[in-house]
Amino acid sequence: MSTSGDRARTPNRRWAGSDFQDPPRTAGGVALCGACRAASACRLGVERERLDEAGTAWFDVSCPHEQEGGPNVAHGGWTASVLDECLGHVPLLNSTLSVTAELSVSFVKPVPVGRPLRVRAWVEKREGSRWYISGEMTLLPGRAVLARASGIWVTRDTGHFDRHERWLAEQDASATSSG
Ligand SMILES: CCCCCCCC(=O)SCCNC(=O)CCNC(=O)[C@H](O)C(C)(C)COP(=O)(O)OP(=O)(O)OC[C@H]1O[C@@H](n2cnc3c(N)ncnc32)[C@H](O)[C@@H]1OP(=O)(O)O
Repeated sequence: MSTSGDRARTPNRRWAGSDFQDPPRTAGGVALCGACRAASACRLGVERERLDEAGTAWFDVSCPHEQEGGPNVAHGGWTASVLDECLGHVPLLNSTLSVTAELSVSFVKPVPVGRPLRVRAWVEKREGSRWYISGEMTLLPGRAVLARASGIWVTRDTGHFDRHERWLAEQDASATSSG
């Protein structure tokens, strides 16, 4: 039986530095996170992404049917997740690794599953290592706003996840020693 500590040390969990700043992408240009690399597709349903000349990021998205909450509409957790993903890709599209520190989501209208949607995301301001990013999800065709989000992303160096693994091992060790 594996433990959480075993999983953290599994060699295929190790990423090279370039995996963070220049991650594998789909044909639609979508940067792939950990578990989506094996599937070669974004499991949240982000199908295409691009950064325009003005610095706005555009995403073609569709809510997968398995993310249905109410009848024919997305679970709110999907809406929050995909906005976290899209807004968090703005630093990545600028070759910068960051993690979400804060995220606020307004659920304006129910989000239909299996329909083409668009997410637009932009930088409001940058202060120190903090990127303040906003975005919105709209229905296609047309431009009805379904959800809005804003948050703070904090830039990290590529040692972030290794430091986390060491911290986790310390937590496990102290929990074991204290019984
Ligand atoms: C290709 C795919 C690549 C993979 C991308 C993966 C993206 C993710 O995993 S996102 C996952 C969800 N988010 C997380 O797991 C983050 C968990 N939280 C953390 O790791 C930490 O709390 C972290 C990094 C945000 C801040 O760590 P901390 O030790 O407080 O850092 P610290 O050095 O004190 O602060 C760094 C900066 O963050 C700011 N900050 C910290 N927490 C917050 C917060 N909650 N809100 C706003 N700002 C904050 C500080 O003010 C500081 O700003 P500055 O450098 O401008 O003075």
